[in-house]
Amino acid sequence: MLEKLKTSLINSPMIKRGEYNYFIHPISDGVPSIDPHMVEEIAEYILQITDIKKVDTILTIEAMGIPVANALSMKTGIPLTIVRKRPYFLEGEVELSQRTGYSKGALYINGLKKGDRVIIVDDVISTGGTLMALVKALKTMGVEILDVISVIGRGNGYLQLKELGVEPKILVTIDVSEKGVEIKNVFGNE
Ligand SMILES: O=P(O)(O)OC[C@H]1O[C@H](OP(=O)(O)OP(=O)(O)O)[C@H](O)[C@@H]1O
Ligand SMILES: Nc1nc2[nH]cnc2c(=O)[nH]1
Repeated sequence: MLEKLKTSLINSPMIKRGEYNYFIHPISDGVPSIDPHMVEEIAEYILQITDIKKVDTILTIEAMGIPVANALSMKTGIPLTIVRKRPYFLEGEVELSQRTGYSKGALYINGLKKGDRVIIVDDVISTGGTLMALVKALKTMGVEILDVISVIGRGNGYLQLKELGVEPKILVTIDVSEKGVEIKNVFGNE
């Protein structure tokens, strides 16, 4: 299960971003290059663990949620909506603040309205800062979140989402240290 993803994670190079141990991986960085077979493996797995029939749009966050979310959209014919890091100043645009372990900035939601049913798909959840801000904003907008799926999870940040009534599905949970990446869990194997 998810063999390509697990093997490549174990081989991830590490860098420091300030104090933060940052792993570099094709799915979360596009570096060195994304194996389409790995994306296919991930998309197939996600389709087994979510009820895609009820979904109006697949929602992801610029930039590195896009490859997997786009694969899901292509496989299902369900539209893709991208939360962007730049404003468009369209009517109804919603701005939120994103903070990760190594960066902060603004995100902008366009193209969603009250009652829309979405799944959120992102590449990594770490501190949970990004998904917390997004889920709060969507709830305020009246958007229905059917599932929150992250390909990779590290740390305990995901626990905060439970306070918002969201139980994220994390495909592969890892531990990250200066030495590298260790696989802790695969979704469905708990
Ligand atoms: O749980 P958190 O600590 O919030 O970290 C997770 C976020 O970090 C990455 O985004 P980043 O802002 O680095 O952008 P990128 O996708 O453009 O690399 C990733 O795509 C998540 O959205
Ligand atoms: N590639 C990558 N993306 C992240 N997003 C949040 N943490 C990380 C990380 O350590 N590596």
